[in-house]
Amino acid sequence: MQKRPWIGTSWKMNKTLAEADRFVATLKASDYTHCEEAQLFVIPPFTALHRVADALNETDIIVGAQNAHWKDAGAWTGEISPVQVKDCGASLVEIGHSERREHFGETDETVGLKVAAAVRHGMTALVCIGDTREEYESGRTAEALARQTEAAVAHVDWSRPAQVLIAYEPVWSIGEGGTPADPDFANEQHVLVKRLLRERLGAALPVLYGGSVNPGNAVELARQAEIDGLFIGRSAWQAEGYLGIVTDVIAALRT
Ligand SMILES: O=C(CO)[C@H](O)COP(=O)(O)O
Repeated sequence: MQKRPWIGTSWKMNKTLAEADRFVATLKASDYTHCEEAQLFVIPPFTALHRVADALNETDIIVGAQNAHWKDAGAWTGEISPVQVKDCGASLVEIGHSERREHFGETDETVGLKVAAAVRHGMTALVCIGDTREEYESGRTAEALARQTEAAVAHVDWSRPAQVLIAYEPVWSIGEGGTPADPDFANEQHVLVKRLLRERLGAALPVLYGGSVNPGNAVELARQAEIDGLFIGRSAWQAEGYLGIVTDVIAALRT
């Protein structure tokens, strides 16, 4: 059976409202507002979340938040709760991106709490895990992924319906100066993560790849047996770039 990949982008700390509007307008004018061959998702910054979710409401494109706290409300100045992002129209929450782990004190424990909270509110949790360059170069990728995978699912109440996606994003592959992971290497890490999940939960979860995905490597990555989708940064920040990758991947998976 042909796979239906997740293909999405986080805008990180980019785009004014006018720029968000332009991206969404291009998306809405495309052939992909209702797409059976891929699950599209867009993760704007909080400032544009309500507006983008509203604008894409009638489409099949999922809109997510880049983070959400584990508490529903309270004295947590500067934080945004899962109740609030859901209220803005988000149905997905990205959790544990390496930039948050590195710069904002996100830990395996807070990631686990946030995943459980997002799921408790009926949203999909998209959890980023990944090895640092130091872990990669010293052969400790598997150890890092095992630790982060276990923490990501540790607090979820699995007796209830829960949608959790994992994004394998090697830290050394992300952003300017990042090296895209070799597709075979990425696939092997996805095999490992899925094995851990099967042992832990009795079933694997979808695992997406992220880190310097671009028009030149997207198809080969998406073709890997255990890569269930692509999580794209810079190459998808212009709607035309995003739609170009979506078009190429869908066409390649048909053949
Ligand atoms: O989060 C990411 C995808 O949205 C990830 O950090 C990859 O970013 P990129 O290297 O700019 O594609």
